[in-house]
Amino acid sequence: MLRLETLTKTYKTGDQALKGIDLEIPDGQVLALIGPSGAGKSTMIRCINRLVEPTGGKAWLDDTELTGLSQTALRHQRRLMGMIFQEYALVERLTVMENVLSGRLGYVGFWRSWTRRYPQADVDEAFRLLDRVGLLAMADKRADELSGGQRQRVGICRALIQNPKLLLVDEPTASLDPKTSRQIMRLICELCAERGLAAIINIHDVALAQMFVQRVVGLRFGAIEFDGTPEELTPDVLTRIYGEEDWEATIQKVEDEDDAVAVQA
Ligand SMILES: Nc1ncnc2c1ncn2[C@@H]1O[C@H](COP(=O)(O)OP(=O)(O)OP(=O)(O)O)[C@@H](O)[C@H]1O
Repeated sequence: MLRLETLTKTYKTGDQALKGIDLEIPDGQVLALIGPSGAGKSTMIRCINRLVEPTGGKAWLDDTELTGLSQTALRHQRRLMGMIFQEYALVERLTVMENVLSGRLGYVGFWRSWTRRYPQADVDEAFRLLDRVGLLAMADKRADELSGGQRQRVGICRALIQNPKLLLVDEPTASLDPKTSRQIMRLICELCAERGLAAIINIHDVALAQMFVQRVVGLRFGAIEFDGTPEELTPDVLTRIYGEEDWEATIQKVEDEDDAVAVQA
């Protein structure tokens, strides 16, 4: 169970990115975090594993208060929080297998990781994971030879080989085409269900979120504006989260495009 208690982040610039977030995510629940640009979604995800230091409030993973940990204790807890990034964050010149195994760096000793000699059990698990995501035949390819969807699958394997309790997923589909985006979202949600894993997925595409998750949280100006099921995300709720201006801006853009076509014709 992840629990956030009045989690707050004010950047040095004075930007109040999170204004006291209260949230509980039970084991096994996949939650989509939506909201307009600048609402605080990335900040919230990063405050949980303290890639960004919160300025107030608390975050708990089961009985451990993450916000109170020393750097050494935090390194241990971070093993339990797998992270998946928009830009995959792979090491391009390393193979798929080496990238997956790098998820074990928090567990193996320094020399072992430096010489990249991982225990056989880790290698076996990496093969199992690559097989599960359909990349077994790619194990020896270099990461820079892969498509975006394949890279994201490697990123997913790297997060899972940590054996986490929680996945923190930051815009996993933002660099992918619509079909690949659906495949990746389905894969993440299936894997969470198979492993009883909780996940927070920061996602811009509301329709995609609605297709796959059980719960949606909408952030606006650093506060929770909505917390409910995908079915409860009515146009009124979306307007509350995103504001009228955003919808109008979208409509305006379409009208501009129509005008452009009219001028060409
Ligand atoms: N390193 C930083 N220094 C100062 N302000 C920041 C920093 N990172 C984010 N912010 C500010 O915090 C607020 C929340 O930003 P954040 O990136 O968390 O939003 P977001 O919802 O993830 O946006 P997007 O969907 O565009 O990625 C914004 O006002 C942003 O300008």
